[in-house]
Amino acid sequence: MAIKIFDTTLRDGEQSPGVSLSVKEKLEIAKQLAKLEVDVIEAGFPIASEGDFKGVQKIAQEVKGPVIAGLARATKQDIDRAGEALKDAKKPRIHTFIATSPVHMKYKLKKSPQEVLESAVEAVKYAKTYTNDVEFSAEDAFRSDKDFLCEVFEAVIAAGATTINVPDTVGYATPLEFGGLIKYIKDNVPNINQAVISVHCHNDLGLAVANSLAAIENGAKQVECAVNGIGERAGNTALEEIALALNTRYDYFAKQSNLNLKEIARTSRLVSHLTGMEIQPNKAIVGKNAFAHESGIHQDGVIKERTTYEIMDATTIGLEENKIVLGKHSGRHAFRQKLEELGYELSQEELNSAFKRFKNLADKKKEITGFDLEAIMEDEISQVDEVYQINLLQVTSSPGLATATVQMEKDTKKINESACSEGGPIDAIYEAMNRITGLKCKLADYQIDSVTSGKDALGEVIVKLEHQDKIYVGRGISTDIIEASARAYNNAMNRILNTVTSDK
Ligand SMILES: CC(=O)SCCNC(=O)CCNC(=O)[C@H](O)C(C)(C)COP(=O)(O)OP(=O)(O)OC[C@H]1O[C@@H](n2cnc3c(N)ncnc32)[C@H](O)[C@@H]1OP(=O)(O)O
Ligand SMILES: CC(C)C(=O)C(=O)O
Repeated sequence: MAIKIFDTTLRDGEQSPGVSLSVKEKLEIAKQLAKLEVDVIEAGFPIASEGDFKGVQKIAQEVKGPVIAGLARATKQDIDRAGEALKDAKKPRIHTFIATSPVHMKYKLKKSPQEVLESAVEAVKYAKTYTNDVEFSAEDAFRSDKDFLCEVFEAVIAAGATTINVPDTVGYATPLEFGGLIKYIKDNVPNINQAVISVHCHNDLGLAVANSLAAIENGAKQVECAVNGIGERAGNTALEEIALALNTRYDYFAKQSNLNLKEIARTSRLVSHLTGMEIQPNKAIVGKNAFAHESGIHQDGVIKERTTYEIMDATTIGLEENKIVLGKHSGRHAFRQKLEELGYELSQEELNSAFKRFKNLADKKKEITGFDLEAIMEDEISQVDEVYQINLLQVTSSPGLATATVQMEKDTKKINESACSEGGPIDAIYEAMNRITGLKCKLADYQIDSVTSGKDALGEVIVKLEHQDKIYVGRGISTDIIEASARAYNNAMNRILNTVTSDK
């Protein structure tokens, strides 16, 4: 039997501090959850507000497929409100709850265990007057006395509860203990076979998914979860993590969910956009890095055989493909592959030269995009035999006066020159370079443009130098515009030197 996915994004998920969804937004998410084919949508807590009531009502009216649930405390008013909101649902469920742990009963509810037990039974019986599908949750079940918990579950099942839910409300459990509790309930609630065992875990210790999986291993048949793991405090069990754990490790769990996994990525994006809760990049399954590889050894492995470093296929959750991200940790295999995708066929020597440029750039820039690569390649292609190479650039500049010191190398000989200019730092650099090369050339044109976007964008400088009545074009790129300017000037000078000999 499949594990039922009870989605509480619209109820517990919306309890995340700072999140408040409009009726329209809730409906949009609910429709997407239906496409994802969750078994149950907990659409809200109808007594909480007029907006919550309307949200549940609208979803009950318009969303077909999943069971639509509404939450209610163990009181008649709450249950009436939930019953009313769910009136038009094809498959309505009332989810009623009351806390069973000593601390909740004593301080919050101010009720004895006997009173709690009676309230639970009454609530279930009353909910049954609205629908046959009634879920009962023993809030803070994990911190409850086990035998009292079993007594309550036995009583509510006898009263008609069709699902009994075991919440770890404060995220206190560890997997072995939580799995053990589920087994204990199975072994000690005589009528347990008349109800589905459900779990609802919170992530305060980062164990919500692990605890839910342990519960599945011990007989839980429904998992309550939220998209992207959102929810009260540290959130709920992440829906996508449960679904992909079951799918990927079917060999171990031998159980699946009914979800249409291809809708996972889209659902995650929608929930993130509408709730305003960003997804951390390294979040399992739906984080932007979950299917991305930046390091050379991993990229090489994945290019040769995807499963060397991927246990899941990005397409399973509806992404187009995995991502090879070029950065400072990347190697030649990935670099070559990206260049080939862009249409560049390179010899090993050309690859090595471009790779050196790429690594230098990657030291300065976080991610290298296709545009960066194109810029590097165009720059490589426009390189000429370098008579002079730039070793060092130093510039000081104040309004009205700039000084540049340049070191260039020719045939392993290093030559230093400094120059001052009132025309700014680039002018001073060009003057120093003129002195080193001895070329008498004039800057006829200078253009600067940004090739890529962002703070660490590549700047491209194109210069035109006039020398003996001829124009020579030079091009330079760098994240530093001073360096790009010097590279462009040197490129043009080397072109001149490849054509004529020095003017000295
Ligand atoms: C673990 C969970 O996630 S449970 C769901 C939590 N979600 C929410 O609370 C969101 C929506 N909540 C709300 O909008 C409001 O809290 C309301 C409308 C439900 C109630 O508001 P108020 O009537 O002002 O009460 P308030 O929230 O301050 O206190 C809760 C009351 O409910 C009681 N209560 C709490 N849980 C239950 C329960 N399961 N069954 C019966 N009574 C309960 C408390 O003991 C307290 O009663 P008291 O007023 O007699 O002391
Ligand atoms: C209402 C219940 C299921 C709950 O949200 C919790 O205990 O965390």
